[in-house]
Amino acid sequence: MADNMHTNQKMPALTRGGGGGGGAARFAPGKKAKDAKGTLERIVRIYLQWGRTVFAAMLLTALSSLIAVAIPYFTGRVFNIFDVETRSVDETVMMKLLAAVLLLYGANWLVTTAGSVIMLRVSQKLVYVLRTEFFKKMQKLPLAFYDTHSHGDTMSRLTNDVDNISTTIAQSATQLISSILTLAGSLIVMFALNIWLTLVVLLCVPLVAGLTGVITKRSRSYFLSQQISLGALNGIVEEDILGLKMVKAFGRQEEESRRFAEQNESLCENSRKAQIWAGFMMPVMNVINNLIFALVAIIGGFMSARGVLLVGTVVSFLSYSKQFSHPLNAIAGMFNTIQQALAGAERVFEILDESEEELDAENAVQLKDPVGDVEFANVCFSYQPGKEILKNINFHVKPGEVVALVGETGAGKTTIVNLLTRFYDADSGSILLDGTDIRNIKRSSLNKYFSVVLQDTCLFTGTIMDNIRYSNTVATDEEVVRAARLAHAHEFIERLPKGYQTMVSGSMDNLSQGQRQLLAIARAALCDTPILILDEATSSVDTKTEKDIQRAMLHLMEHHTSFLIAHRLSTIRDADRIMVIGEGCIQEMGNHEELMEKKGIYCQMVTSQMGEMK
Ligand SMILES: Nc1ncnc2c1ncn2[C@@H]1O[C@H](COP(=O)(O)OP(=O)(O)OP(=O)(O)O)[C@@H](O)[C@H]1O
Repeated sequence: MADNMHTNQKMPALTRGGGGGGGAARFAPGKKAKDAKGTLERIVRIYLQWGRTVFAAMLLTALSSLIAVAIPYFTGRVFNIFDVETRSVDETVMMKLLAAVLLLYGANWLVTTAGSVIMLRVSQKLVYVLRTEFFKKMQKLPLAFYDTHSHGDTMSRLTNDVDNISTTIAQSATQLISSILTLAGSLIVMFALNIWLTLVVLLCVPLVAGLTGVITKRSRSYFLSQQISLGALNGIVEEDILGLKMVKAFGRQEEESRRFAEQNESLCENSRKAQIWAGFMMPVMNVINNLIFALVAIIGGFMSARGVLLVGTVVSFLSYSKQFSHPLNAIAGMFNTIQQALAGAERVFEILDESEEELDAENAVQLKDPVGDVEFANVCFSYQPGKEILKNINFHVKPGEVVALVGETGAGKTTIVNLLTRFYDADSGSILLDGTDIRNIKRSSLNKYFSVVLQDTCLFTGTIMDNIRYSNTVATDEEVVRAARLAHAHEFIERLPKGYQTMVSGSMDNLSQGQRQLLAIARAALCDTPILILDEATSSVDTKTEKDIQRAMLHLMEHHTSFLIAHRLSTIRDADRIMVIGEGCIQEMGNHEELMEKKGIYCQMVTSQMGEMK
């Protein structure tokens, strides 16, 4: 639904399409953008989607700055209507002026609030759009992208960096406009009122610039160290939660606590220093403010006593001197913040510009009633250039055939399946499905041909019922239960307090590995596809259940092609064909009897496993 909300939105500046890029640099505050100008332009172009709203917000910000500049002028005028000689005051004029000042204060509050609210809404929209685009992009990126980018880094870009763009840049933009206008407006009015007092107020410029520079330089380096310490601390926590069983099993609690305490100490130390330096800013600015205030008061008072200047003008100057250093201070601090946000924005754009999965070929088709005829013709593949994993693989599997892939760890069995399901594309050669090259089959329809149960069972947050239904969202409850029975999952599900309504998730540990595998098999059993792939799908369940499941699945898939990858050779001996994969090639091929007779690699593997069983 959230998606629909924005599908019609134009996003001219979001994606450049194609493009390379995509470094895996960790998020580092204080890190500068490589192309700050280009990144800024791109952000501005995104904001321009809401051009009128942004313009309104900027206009309101400008208006509030002008009002802020006008207030001291009118306050001064209130004092100037006092007639020193007659010691009288025109009350009507005074009341009008006071009313004007009050009105200006009210208007300023209203305009500033309205401007901020509008800008906030726009920046939230920007976050929404960027996050949605980012997430959509994540679904379209090839798996090879995730092989080279850490998950934590990608997540950090989606959360921290996107947030940074909206909050920092939106806030900084309004602050910059308001600061520049306040400075310029105040200067113009002050010069018009009196040049000498203006020069006194301007004394604060080098003081503010110099001190802000020193303080921000120091605090920035400590903030950077603080972020690095925080990242390291998070890393320790993450590792400890994931590896808690290992920590307990090897009794490493104390060492882990010490490791955490050291990092925690370093974090505290850096945070303390960062806060102390940042905390200097306000008092220092106050001192400068008060100094200038006192100078203006003394010199202005002196000039007024001499009759060179009206008292009201001195009062105006006192107010201007008070509000002059704040924008200066804000502008000085802003460049640093903007640099950081731009670095974050660049990291977000890097992902948005990553090359997506190859699009469907123009003549891509959708197979009608596929039967599951699979052919690998001269297929070569490498995950990384120069490191060939599969070398010239050739085989032809007829519909309904049960093929087992065996071989030592890392031989390339899963890789064959990865190519068949088009998780990756072959470097050369072709993979044919019912005689059609899979590169000429529409991607959106390809997943309808396979039921896949992978080595790692992935569950999503939801009920067991929802998790099984993941593969076929229109399946009825009865169909889900039937699939669960077939996968031998029904019995254990029924024993759970809430049965099929029990909540599970990817990270919760409330199910055993074997039970998770049974749910994954039930999920695969629920969708009727011509090809079934079980990649070590039953490695964590006991041998008897494994055999029962395979029998049930094979019965279900009777007329469908099946690929089984299993290390326990006893479970695949009934396969129509066994392929021994090794050194990137098919080393042996045949059924169990043929391969045993051949007394080759397969025979050795079986014999050694039988030996282990004895
Ligand atoms: N995403 C990847 N990026 C780079 N190399 C990979 C990737 N996945 C697998 N490999 C490498 O490819 C080779 C074959 O891996 P594959 O997973 O196909 O082996 P396998 O025969 O299925 O092993 P196992 O029995 O342990 O599951 C291994 O050397 C592995 O290190």
